[in-house]
Amino acid sequence: MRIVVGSDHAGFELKQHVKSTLEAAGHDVVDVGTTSAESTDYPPFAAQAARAVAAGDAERGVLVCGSGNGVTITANKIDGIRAVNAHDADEATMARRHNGINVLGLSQARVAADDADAIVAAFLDTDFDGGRHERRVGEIADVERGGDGRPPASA
Ligand SMILES: O=C(CO)[C@H](O)[C@H](O)[C@H](O)COP(=O)(O)O
Repeated sequence: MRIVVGSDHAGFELKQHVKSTLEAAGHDVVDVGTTSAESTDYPPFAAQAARAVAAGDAERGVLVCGSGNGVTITANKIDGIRAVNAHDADEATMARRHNGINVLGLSQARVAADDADAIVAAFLDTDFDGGRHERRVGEIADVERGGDGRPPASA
């Protein structure tokens, strides 16, 4: 799978770990940076990675910052992106099954490397349930387009 990864300084170490794990598993990894633990701002990295997913240049994205919050908030500003900051594999599994997330946020401050591997595996290996969740994801897209998120009368 083609996966884009990115982080700020506070997520750099865990991003490098995730990148190594993904490459070792044979994934095609695109790293948008940052390239060191020197202080930087997370929005440009998160936006670049999320735009790559939204454009179809990558199938999924993994973003890391200190809390996981800033990168997730930024990614969710991009049309077509559904991002969740997951702290355990169950959270990532449900976010895939019910929300069809295409970007995963991670907190370097709260998630150990081994746990991150399990979270990322759940993110990559779990399918979207579809069905009623498909309708709800469609309603999210409607909100993105300025709609009220209510299903059409025929749904
Ligand atoms: O968690 C973050 C954003 O939600 C960032 O990665 C930083 O850790 C946080 O903003 C603190 O920034 P600092 O410059 O490292 O103090």
